Amino acid sequence: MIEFQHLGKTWPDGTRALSDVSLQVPRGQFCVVLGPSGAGKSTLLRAVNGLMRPTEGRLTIDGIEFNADTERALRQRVAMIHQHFNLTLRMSVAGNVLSGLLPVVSTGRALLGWFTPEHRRKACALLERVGLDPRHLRRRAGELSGGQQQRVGIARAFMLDPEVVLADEPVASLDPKISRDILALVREAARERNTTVLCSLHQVDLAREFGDRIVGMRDGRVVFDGTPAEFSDERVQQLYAGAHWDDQPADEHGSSTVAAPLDAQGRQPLAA
Ligand SMILES: Nc1ncnc2c1ncn2[C@@H]1O[C@H](COP(=O)(O)OP(=O)(O)OP(=O)(O)O)[C@@H](O)[C@H]1O
Repeated sequence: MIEFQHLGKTWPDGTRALSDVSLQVPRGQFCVVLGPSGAGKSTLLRAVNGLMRPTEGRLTIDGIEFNADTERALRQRVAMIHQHFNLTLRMSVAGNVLSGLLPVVSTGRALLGWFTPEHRRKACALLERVGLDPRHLRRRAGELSGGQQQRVGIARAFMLDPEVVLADEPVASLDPKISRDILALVREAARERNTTVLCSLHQVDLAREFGDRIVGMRDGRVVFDGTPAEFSDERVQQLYAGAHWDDQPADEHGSSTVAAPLDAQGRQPLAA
């Protein structure tokens, strides 16, 4: 269980990114965090692996508070999947997957490629699990397509069988078909291990399809917390109302995936 208790964050320049965020995310839940640009989604996710230090409140994982003493041990239980994949493009696909062991294997050992046969077998099995043919193993990661790179990113994230996976807009740079495949892979890999997933997204349809739970954020606060069924078009509109056009998610045709604003009588207008 991840517990955010009255979490707040004010960046050194005075930007208030999180205000009084309290959430309990049970083990195994696929929790999607949605909200306009700047709502605080990434800041919230990064509290869970210590990349962001909150200025107020507490964060616990299974009752253990994240602090300087516990950080190292807790980090080993949390993996991350990034929007821009964050692979080492000159390194082989296999090397990138094996780098998921860095929290427990020394950097020197990793640089020298000293991985156990068991580690190598696991990397191969994970690559196969995410649908990458073994012939890609020795290719440089930079030669792969975006979708293939994110598959490598998923395999890397699951190398240590993490209890928590943070997926920060993992499909933002992928087309809709690949996005679904990628989220399905994350969901399946997480279910197989009872891994908790905190996933920030911009696409309402994907949030509804893949989330067990949707947390809507705005201006650093949680303004919606419920199931996809409860996340009605009206709720969507409330979450994004007033957001600038540039802040709103767009589908593959560039049109907004957010419900159009209601008219004065509260009716959905016809086509925009
Ligand atoms: N290092 C930083 N220093 C100062 N302000 C920051 C820093 N990182 C983020 N912020 C600010 O904190 C607020 C929340 O940012 P955050 O990246 O968490 O939002 P987000 O919801 O993930 O946005 P997006 O969907 O665009 O990624 C924003 O106002 C952002 O400009």
